[in-house]
Amino acid sequence: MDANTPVLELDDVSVVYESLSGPVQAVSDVSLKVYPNTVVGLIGESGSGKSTLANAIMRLLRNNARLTKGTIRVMGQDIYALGKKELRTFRWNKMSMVFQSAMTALNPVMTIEKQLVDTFRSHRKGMSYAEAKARSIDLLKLVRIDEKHLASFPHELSGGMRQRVVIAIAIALEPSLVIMDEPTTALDVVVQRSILNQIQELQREHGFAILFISHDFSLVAELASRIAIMYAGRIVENTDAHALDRDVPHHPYTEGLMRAIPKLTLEDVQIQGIAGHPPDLLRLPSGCAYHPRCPHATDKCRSVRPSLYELPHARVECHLYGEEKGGDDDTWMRRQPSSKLTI
Ligand SMILES: Nc1ncnc2c1ncn2[C@@H]1O[C@H](COP(=O)(O)OP(=O)(O)OP(=O)(O)O)[C@@H](O)[C@H]1O
Ligand code: NI
Repeated sequence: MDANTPVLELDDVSVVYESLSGPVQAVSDVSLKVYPNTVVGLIGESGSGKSTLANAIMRLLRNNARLTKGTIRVMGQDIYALGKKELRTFRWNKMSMVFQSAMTALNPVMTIEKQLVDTFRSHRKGMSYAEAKARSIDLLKLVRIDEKHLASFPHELSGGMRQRVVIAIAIALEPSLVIMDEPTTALDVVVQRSILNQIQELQREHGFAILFISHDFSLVAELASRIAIMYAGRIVENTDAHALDRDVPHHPYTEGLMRAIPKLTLEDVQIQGIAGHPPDLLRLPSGCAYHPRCPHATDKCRSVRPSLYELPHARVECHLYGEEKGGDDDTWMRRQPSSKLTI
């Protein structure tokens, strides 16, 4: 697979949940590419549709959810065109996922050995127990867990170790794409850091691509080369991660998230959140869904949904960057850097 062919290609993907109160528009018109051997971050507040999108990619949507629009390709293969049997082979071999509830992903009544061996043997027909066990030992080594823990039950391991086992299972069959949905959120900061470093090492060594989902901006910025920012089911910005350190324009929502990261200046700690709440996905606001919280909102923002505009370092869904700008707030354009940025 050459480096210019995306491992993951989302084209105009929408997902709707049927609920008693009506259709919940959880994901809207999402397009995204992830290239081999790269890490792309997906961030957004709780309820913005991140896990729904991840489940859609794995074709593991809940019964009341439906892909209503768009295509999802993994290594060029349309996931929704696969037969059931082909899908089984495709999942875990080509794409895998560390689920948001990963701490409970392990079977509590099975030893680590049994769970790892089963992973290999259920996907590699004809593999002997001895070989599967040998591979399991190698796999534990990869995530720096002593092989003596093959005999352990999940509850005998620390939270960090359990999470490393879950990550080991996700990469066991050497997939090209690993989706990680908040893989470290339940862990304390020190363990979080060590697991993140390990994920980074494994990724570099083995060259798989990661779609890394988190609501923690600073965490994602460290790991990813590109970052997609999700708001109310839409990717409102897709930016070069390095551009976040520079004084270049971003979507007002991205700017808000960045301001919410504590910055330790010489004098004091400044934290500024975003006022208001994400919208109800049953009743999305007209125009740009962010307009009720946006300090730059104009009449146009309230009535017309913005297109995607190309900036040198990012693609942004915001009228501030359109040819015909709404209103007379030109502070954003004045902030445009004079020299051309490279991605
Ligand atoms: N089974 C379901 N039925 C109806 N609506 C649902 C269902 N699951 C999720 N939703 C709705 O879909 C939206 C997106 O949820 P999702 O779990 O994808 O968000 P998220 O970005 O992963 O949030 P978090 O950061 O809390 O994990 C939410 O508004 C949620 O209420
Ligand atoms: Ni989620």
